[in-house]
Amino acid sequence: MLEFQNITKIYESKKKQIVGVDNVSLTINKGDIFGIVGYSGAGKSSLLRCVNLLERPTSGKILVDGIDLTKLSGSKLRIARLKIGMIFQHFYLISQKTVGENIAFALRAAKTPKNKIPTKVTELLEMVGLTDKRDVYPGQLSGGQKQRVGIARALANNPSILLCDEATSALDPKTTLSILKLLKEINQRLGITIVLITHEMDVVKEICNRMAIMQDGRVIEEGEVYDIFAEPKEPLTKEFINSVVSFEIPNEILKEVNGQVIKILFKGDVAGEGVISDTMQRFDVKGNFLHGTIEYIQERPLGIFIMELQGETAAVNEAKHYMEQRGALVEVIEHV
Ligand SMILES: Nc1ncnc2c1ncn2[C@@H]1O[C@H](COP(=O)(O)OP(=O)(O)OP(=O)(O)O)[C@@H](O)[C@H]1O
Repeated sequence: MLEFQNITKIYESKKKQIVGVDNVSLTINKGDIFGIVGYSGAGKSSLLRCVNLLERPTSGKILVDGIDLTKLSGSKLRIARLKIGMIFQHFYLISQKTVGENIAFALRAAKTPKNKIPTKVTELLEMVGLTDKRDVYPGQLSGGQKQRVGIARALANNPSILLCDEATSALDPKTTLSILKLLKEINQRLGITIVLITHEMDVVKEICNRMAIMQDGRVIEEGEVYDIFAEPKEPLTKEFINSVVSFEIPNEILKEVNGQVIKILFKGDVAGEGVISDTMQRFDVKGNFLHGTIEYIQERPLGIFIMELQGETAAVNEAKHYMEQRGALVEVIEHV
């Protein structure tokens, strides 16, 4: 388990203090793939770098399995750090060394016995799907392949936590998906806890089970990814979600709409269409579908419908209430 307890990071520059992280407390469970989302400058990198003390927090504790890393020094800190792997947006491979040598370098740094290194390199290359690239130099690899080497290198010390600093931001969408798939496999096969920071909500939607949203150094919302997608509370969270699951209805269509426009969400396996048609039969209202989709988040369906409800106010309210009773989340969308 990884815990941030009241972490604050203040940068001192000429006569000025910049608050990078402002009193953040978060608990990341063993086996989580935890996403930290925010715009540039929100404090994501500063927070992530506090985990392995690449940045020392100004105050607060970083607990890994109950041990406060900020209290460790010397060899104890070195050993604790070996259990925390990290991958980066720009890979940071050694260009003069082959893929195999890059990984062997990390194994030597972790004091792996010399005679075990070649076999370990083979295993790691297999794990990331690069067996045939052992003797190739980083310059001859694609971005996705470079990140695979980065992942193999980060796994060299058998870490229990893997930190991913915008690990897919330099990659195209297809390569991003393949790297995310690999990270998920690693999480499931090796039980490694993954903490990733990103400004891309679709990365979170793809692999994370829990998430936090940061703004101005603070965590403004956190929870299960599914729940946050279904019921975001903060405006910024809604903005991020809209970037991947858009409910925008074109103005030309809204202009034609006279009734009340509502968004109806069905979590899990509730058969949304059935509930809606049942509602239309029970109450004196007419419904026009403007949008309907089922999103899969963490392999759980989330039914999203936008519709216009026409009828007397009392009937419309009753219809909405009935749908809520049947498990829907109903929200009125204001329009002119
Ligand atoms: N080494 C530093 N010295 C001074 N200020 C810093 C330093 N590193 C970060 N900051 C400041 O701390 C705040 C948070 O930056 P941080 O890089 O953690 O945000 P971020 O969310 O990771 O953004 P990005 O994705 O652009 O890196 C910003 O105001 C930034 O300017």
